[in-house]
Amino acid sequence: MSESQLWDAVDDYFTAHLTPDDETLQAAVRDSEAADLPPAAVTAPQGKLLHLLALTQGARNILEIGTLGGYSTIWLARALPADGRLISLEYSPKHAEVATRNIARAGLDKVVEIRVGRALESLPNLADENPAPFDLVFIDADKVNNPHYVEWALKLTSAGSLIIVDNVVRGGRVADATSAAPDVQGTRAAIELIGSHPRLSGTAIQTVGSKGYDGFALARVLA
Ligand SMILES: C[S@@+](CC[C@H](N)C(=O)[O-])C[C@H]1O[C@@H](n2cnc3c(N)ncnc32)[C@H](O)[C@@H]1O
Ligand SMILES: [Mg+2]
Repeated sequence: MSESQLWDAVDDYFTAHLTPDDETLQAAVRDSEAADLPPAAVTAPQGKLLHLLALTQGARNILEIGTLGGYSTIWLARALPADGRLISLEYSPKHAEVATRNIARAGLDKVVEIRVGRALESLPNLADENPAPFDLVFIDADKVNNPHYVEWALKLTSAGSLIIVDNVVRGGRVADATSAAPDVQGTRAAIELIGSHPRLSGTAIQTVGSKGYDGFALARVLA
């Protein structure tokens, strides 16, 4: 068995026992595939982790940057109370359209709002609305802008909020200080910002699974 077959088998085992069949989420995956969206959504165990983190936060307001087909959005929004709110920022109108259908099928259209456009343009507009602080921010869009997204997350949260940055390993290239790749440079800048910012306490974890070798960073906003 190859390494990746082993990771698949273990993820299948965890999924079968910890995130059992869910027709709504499976339909979201199916429809995203049928619409040719890139296979870049979190896995079921990762989605469940997002869900549990949102519950642990007692989250009432969640911000997501990078919706794709709404798979992670559904996991996160399911942790919200009926009067909670999730705003998800997505550049691609096509992705947003698929996500809108998936979110409606999940019965979450009353709590989820997708805003279409470049996140760096949507974020100042969002800040102008003076929203209640977001209890959790999930950053999962264009990796080159990760440090800007962490800065915006800091502006839009308060003490105790949780910021999650997805896909921070970049196949291991994150450790390469000489890399000129924009995704690596953006991710390194975000990690170094989290490490040096006086109002953030963070860590990053490497993972393996059915979507390969990857990882995520977690940061708590301090007072
Ligand atoms: C990795 S996918 C998101 C996956 C999703 N969070 C999930 O796990 O189900 C990244 C998404 O970010 C979007 N994106 C890329 N650049 C963006 C930008 N500048 N502003 C907003 N969204 C962007 C892409 O179109 C894509 O849908
Ligand atoms: Mg991701």
